[in-house]
Amino acid sequence: MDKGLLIVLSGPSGVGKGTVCSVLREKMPDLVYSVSATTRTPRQGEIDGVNYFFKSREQFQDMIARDALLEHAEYVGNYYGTPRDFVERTLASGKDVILEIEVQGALKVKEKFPEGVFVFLMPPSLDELKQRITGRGTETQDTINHRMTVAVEEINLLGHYDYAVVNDEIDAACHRIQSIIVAEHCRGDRYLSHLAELPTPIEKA
Ligand SMILES: Nc1ncnc2c1ncn2[C@@H]1O[C@H](COP(=O)(O)OP(=O)(O)OP(=O)(O)O)[C@@H](O)[C@H]1O
Ligand SMILES: Nc1nc2c(ncn2[C@@H]2O[C@H](COP(=O)(O)O)[C@@H](O)[C@H]2O)c(=O)[nH]1
Repeated sequence: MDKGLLIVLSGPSGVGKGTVCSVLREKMPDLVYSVSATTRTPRQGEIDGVNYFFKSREQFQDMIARDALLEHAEYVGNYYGTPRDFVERTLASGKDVILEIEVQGALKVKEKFPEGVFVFLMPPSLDELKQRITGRGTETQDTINHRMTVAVEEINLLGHYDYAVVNDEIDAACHRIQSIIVAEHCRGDRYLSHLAELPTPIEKA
């Protein structure tokens, strides 16, 4: 059985990764979402095991020590990481997995899974990004300022990604990512392992 495709969706805080991802999962129900671990405190309405696995710093450090994370990064004062086992088992079962992670972590994943598909979600402008993150109403002004500073650093690393998608309008952005996933499934080099299974060419009469 072929392995599933690993799709990594990054982009600055507030650009709309979570929003786009949840619409994408409705449109592509076979796409499996990887739930991350974090030391950040839950926001109102967030559920442990659904939005994140919420961990203490000690628990998180224990996960690192046990090599239970595919990647991890410290972002604006908290740890975030991708549980390794779930991703590896799901890919091995032939299903596609999507990670919604920040840039340092994405670059670490790229070292381990160069065959992954790396998509950077772009804001239409920095002003719009600030409005979105402020409008969400989940962060203090200090955190917003810090996340905006990191956002500029992250956008500068866009060249490491395979694709850039502007999240101007949610459905349009989802449609673009859907097209990328479909196209990646059709890449010729993903079929090389099947060549031996093909029947020998029909001889010319
Ligand atoms: N295309 C869009 N147009 C207008 N508003 C949007 C769009 N996409 C997302 N938003 C809004 O922007 C805000 C931030 O979106 P979201 O929480 O999905 O961002 P995020 O990238 O996942 O952020 P974080 O990395 O901090 O978790 C939300 O209030 C969401 O409703
Ligand atoms: N490197 C990783 N980054 C992750 C992971 N899960 C989420 N994130 C990113 O962290 C920031 C902040 O998230 P928030 O929920 O506090 O707003 C954002 O860019 C997320 O995409 C992960 O497992 N690894």
